[in-house]
Amino acid sequence: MVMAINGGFPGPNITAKVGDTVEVELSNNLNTEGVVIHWHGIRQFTTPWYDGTASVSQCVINPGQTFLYKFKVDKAGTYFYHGHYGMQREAGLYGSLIVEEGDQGQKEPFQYDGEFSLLLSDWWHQTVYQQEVGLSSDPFQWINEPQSLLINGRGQYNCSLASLPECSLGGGEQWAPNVLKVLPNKTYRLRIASTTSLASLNLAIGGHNVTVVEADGNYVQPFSTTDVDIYSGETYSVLFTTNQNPDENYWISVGVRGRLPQTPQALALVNYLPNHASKFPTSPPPVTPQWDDYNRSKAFSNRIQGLEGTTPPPPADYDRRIMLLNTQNTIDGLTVWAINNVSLSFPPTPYLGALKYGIKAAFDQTPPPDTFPDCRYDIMSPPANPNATTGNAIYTLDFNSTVDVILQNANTLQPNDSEIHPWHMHGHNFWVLGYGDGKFQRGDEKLFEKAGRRPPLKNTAVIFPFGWTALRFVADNPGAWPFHCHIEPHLHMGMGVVIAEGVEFLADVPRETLSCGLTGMMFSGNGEEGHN
Ligand SMILES: O=C1O[C@H]([C@@H](O)CO)C(O)=C1O
Repeated sequence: MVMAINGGFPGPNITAKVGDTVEVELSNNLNTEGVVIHWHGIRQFTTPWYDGTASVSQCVINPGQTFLYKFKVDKAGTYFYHGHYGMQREAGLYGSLIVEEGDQGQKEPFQYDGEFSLLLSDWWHQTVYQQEVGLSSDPFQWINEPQSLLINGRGQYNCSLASLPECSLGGGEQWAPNVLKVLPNKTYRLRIASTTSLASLNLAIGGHNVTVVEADGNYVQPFSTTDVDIYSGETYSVLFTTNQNPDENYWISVGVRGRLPQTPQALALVNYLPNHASKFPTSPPPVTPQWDDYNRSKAFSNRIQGLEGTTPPPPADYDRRIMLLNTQNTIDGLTVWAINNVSLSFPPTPYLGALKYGIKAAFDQTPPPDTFPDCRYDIMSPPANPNATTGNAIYTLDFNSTVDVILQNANTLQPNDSEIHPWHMHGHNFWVLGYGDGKFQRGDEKLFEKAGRRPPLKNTAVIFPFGWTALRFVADNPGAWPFHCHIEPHLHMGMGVVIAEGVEFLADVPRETLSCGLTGMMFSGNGEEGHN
């Protein structure tokens, strides 16, 4: 089962220029469920209600209804859009969103002759409904590894290996990879975005190095590499030059890292013209690096640095430091993820409207903890007391304050096990100050304040197994914003927090985003609560 947009999958590519106002009319033609679409990486400054996150920025759009998203794109870069309700992203609700530099404004700090967009995803044969039931069951049923990886919606699967009733293919059929038609001795830009539900990926082009120039819509200090790690929620632009033997075609391969792979690589073809696209490459697809070579992954992540001359992070005045301990726990026999022992459960009234109109009953008003429940927490072992609680309280930040976040990874419920989690923040970019191993200790900030390194701006950053990642951002965007693990089943299992700042500076929230929960009652005249 796939969720399609305008009858297609993935959804249409959206291209805009800096300064444009993008308007998207979303009609919900699903028969039985609501829908929203999130514009991943777009800041939504002054329009937080169009961020497209159910329970946070708006009520879901009901079957048969139409909703108009209208927002300004203020930063050139590679982005994408996707469903942000339940696990609809995994069901296929996504597409690419590219913002080009405007005609007047800034010029890109690099040049190229042509570009291609590669939207990477992963694919399961089970529906997201079956998966959601399994995740919310006792005993817990994990979704396991994907059946295929997809590049722009296309992948490979050897049907002859499966005993699935829908598999009537013999195994020798042709499949149609994406073909990137190139001319020799030119430079091309690949815009790569990962909207995977689970998989951490690595991309390489046979015989060609690539130069990384952009990450999450921010220019980075260019560096050359044989391959690129890309975690769910991240985007990169890389340049490559077609300087290899022009009589050949070459494979692009995308494979799984960070979890024991059980999924074939996705392939695309670099077709040097005038060769025919059916000319099979003589060299095999690049081999994906060993899935658990985390030193290699860390080395790659550490190479991402801000472009020389771009804004450095403000100094550490520690207006606020929030430590977020990531743990796998149980609640009433269910397996969940918790942050500082709280597993996020979204409330029926979206936070933005609740905050704007002072509806205190909409969510728990006791702030969640700013640090671990117990500072002696042993991150190297399964939780001594695996029980967590559910909650929906939020982190309220002082407007324009500088906030440091330390994301601390830990052991899961199984001994000797800790997993990758790419954390994505809505409404902001953050500087990735650094990555460390083990438990963050007071003074470890020295590690990431060492001279010479320019922390990159990103909207998604990974935490490595048994490690920590330190981020800094300025709370300068009025609104309510999710900050969560971008692995879809993990968010479903509660792995996220909500931050809010400056809501008092916003104009009235559009009514059409408020039609559910307590705001719905308030604006239909049945509400108990008043307007503040
Ligand atoms: O959330 C998860 O659950 C499983 C495993 O930890 C328990 O089965 C897994 O691999 C996850 O990422």
